[in-house]
Amino acid sequence: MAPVRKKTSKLRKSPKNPSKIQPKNNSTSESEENSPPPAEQFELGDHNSDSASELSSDGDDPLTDDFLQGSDDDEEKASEGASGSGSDSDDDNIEKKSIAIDEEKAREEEDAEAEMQLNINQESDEFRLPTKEELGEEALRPPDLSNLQRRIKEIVRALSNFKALRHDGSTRKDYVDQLKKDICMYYGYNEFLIGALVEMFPVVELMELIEAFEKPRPICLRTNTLKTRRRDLADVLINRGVNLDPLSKWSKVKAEDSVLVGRGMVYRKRVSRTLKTEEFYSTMQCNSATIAIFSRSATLVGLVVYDSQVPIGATPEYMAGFYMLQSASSFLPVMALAPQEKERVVDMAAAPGGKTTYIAALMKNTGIIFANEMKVPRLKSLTANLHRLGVSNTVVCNYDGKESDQLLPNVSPKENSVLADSRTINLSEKLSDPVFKLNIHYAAFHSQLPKVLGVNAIDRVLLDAPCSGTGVISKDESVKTSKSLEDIQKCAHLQKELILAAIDMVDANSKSGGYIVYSTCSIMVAENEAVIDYALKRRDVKLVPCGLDFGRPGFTKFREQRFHPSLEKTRRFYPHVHNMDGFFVAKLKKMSSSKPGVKPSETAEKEEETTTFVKEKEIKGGVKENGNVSSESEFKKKKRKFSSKPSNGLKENGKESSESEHKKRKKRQFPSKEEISNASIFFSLGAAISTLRRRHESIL
Ligand SMILES: C[S@@+](CC[C@H](N)C(=O)[O-])C[C@H]1O[C@@H](n2cnc3c(N)ncnc32)[C@H](O)[C@@H]1O
Repeated sequence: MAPVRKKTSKLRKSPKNPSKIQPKNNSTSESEENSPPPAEQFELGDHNSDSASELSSDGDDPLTDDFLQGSDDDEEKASEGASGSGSDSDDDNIEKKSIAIDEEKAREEEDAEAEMQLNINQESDEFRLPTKEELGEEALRPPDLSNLQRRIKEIVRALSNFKALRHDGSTRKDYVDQLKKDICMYYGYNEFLIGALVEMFPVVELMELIEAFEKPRPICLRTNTLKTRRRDLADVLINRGVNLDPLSKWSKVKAEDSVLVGRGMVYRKRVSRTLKTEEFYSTMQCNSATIAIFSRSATLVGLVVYDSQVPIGATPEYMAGFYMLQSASSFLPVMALAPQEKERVVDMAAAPGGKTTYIAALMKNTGIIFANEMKVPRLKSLTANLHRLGVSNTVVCNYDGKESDQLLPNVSPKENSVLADSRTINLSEKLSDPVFKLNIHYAAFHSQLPKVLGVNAIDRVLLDAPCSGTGVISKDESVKTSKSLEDIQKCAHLQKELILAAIDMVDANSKSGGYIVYSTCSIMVAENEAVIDYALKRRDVKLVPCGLDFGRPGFTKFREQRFHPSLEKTRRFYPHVHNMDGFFVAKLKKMSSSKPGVKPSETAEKEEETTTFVKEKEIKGGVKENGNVSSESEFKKKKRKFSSKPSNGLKENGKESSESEHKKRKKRQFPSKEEISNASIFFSLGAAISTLRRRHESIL
């Protein structure tokens, strides 16, 4: 492809207002809209890969950065041509050229100045909000999308420089209210969600986020290192006619820079390193499946698919379990968990198993993973993926992850009492089912996972919690309209119950572990920082770095809420910043099994009802109505005083005495790692065995 060179003068053009919103699906204007980047920055619009030729003929070809050097040569040749080959002398020539260059430069500067002045004048035009009457008339007509889009742009512009651009008589709130209405109408959100997002982001960034939600995220593959190596997989795919384009490490891209690679489109935004021309060209010129490899470490092996004409979820390699299709963000919690070989690991909410299979690969199929999923229909995909990827260290469980004392209403008392009546059975002998031959167990009776596995029994727990999904709008548009405040509260409530249960299962004295990773694909503070803050107050855990070298720090303050300062160690990921689904990751280290000031069977709901909590509220003093702590250390001091009466082996400071802790551990013994690794298939199912068979068969 012969690249078209952009004139140097064009690159020097003064910046237009970067806050201007890109028109929806406008693929040509981005490079125009933004300021000319420094030599090593790119600013590209969305482009379909098969429109590569269009790009080459476009005067605004965003690839021009690569040809800045070339344009100098052209100018030289041109001026040589003008002066002719028989000029007076070389010195004269040089002087003429120099004058011409100076004049050209002066002209460009004048142009740039004039344009900047024009921009300033345009921008100082204040924007007037529509009157009630105008809005009334507008409501009677079908929505005028271009008008809405223009108004959104104008309001964002006005809000970004409110002092200068506000219209007399209108408040900031008036502008924000109109903006929310217009966004709801134009992008199809409900008022609740837009209200929540407006509270989280400045308007310019809000628009970037909303626009990013309109575009698909890259499809990623994870090489299954239990079956193959990245290089081998790449070779096989190349042989199938797949273009492989190795990108540099994702981690090299700074937090605020984005490598944006999407299906049928590629664009870069404020990338602080120069892309090699060949690297970029091979990206743009692809005409079949093009795959870019990114790898953050020796253990993470990922492939980004951004333009595929082959069904990437149905290749022989896929069927053979050489790779798993999963979003880039779903690598993160497992990387943070960092499971070690021979450990005891729980994946509390596992289906369809993207993260379980990654954990198994990192553990090289050693130790044991309890992959739990509460919803029976989802066990099918979980089991199928474990099989396909050759995972053999995993027990699939079907329990409620919570620690609630309440039995599930749809489960018979018989099923719930199964554990009490259980015996150990060698399933490999009893069952000829290949599932069990592969060491994948399936316990199909309802109970609570923490009760089955016991307390202090696990080295690491991953809680990839059920959530509102507000980070994955580009995958599931229904989230725009289906979520309400009540939904978020319900999710947060369940998440609080699950995180306490997760912590309780972990052995604080684990030699290699003692960690809990909490993640969601929600960007709501109530489902993320607030849940972690809740756990920090109720269990002896501390936040530790996630070990991820990018992502934004979690909130320590959000509106009137104040969280523990260590919340800064959590990580947030956004589509407009990291080109990943909206995601949250936190890593906790369990310090001891004490539960400061709370009952062991506490659930979020119960706690609010118990007198303990009422008393706690009374003693908080400095704690506001909404639960914010004005002085946390003061609160802790008061709380310690309140729970100073030692009971049930609790020390004055609320920590268990080592004696009672020791007794407890003795009472509930978990098999050693060696026992687990060497064990053939044993599973306590007892009277549930026939139920298990039936349910298992129906699932398969
Ligand atoms: C975010 S998804 C998990 C995705 C999975 N970790 C993966 O990477 O493939 C959350 C899962 O939690 C399950 N779930 C919901 N409530 C649960 C509960 N009380 N206990 C255990 N799992 C639950 C949901 O059915 C859902 O499959």
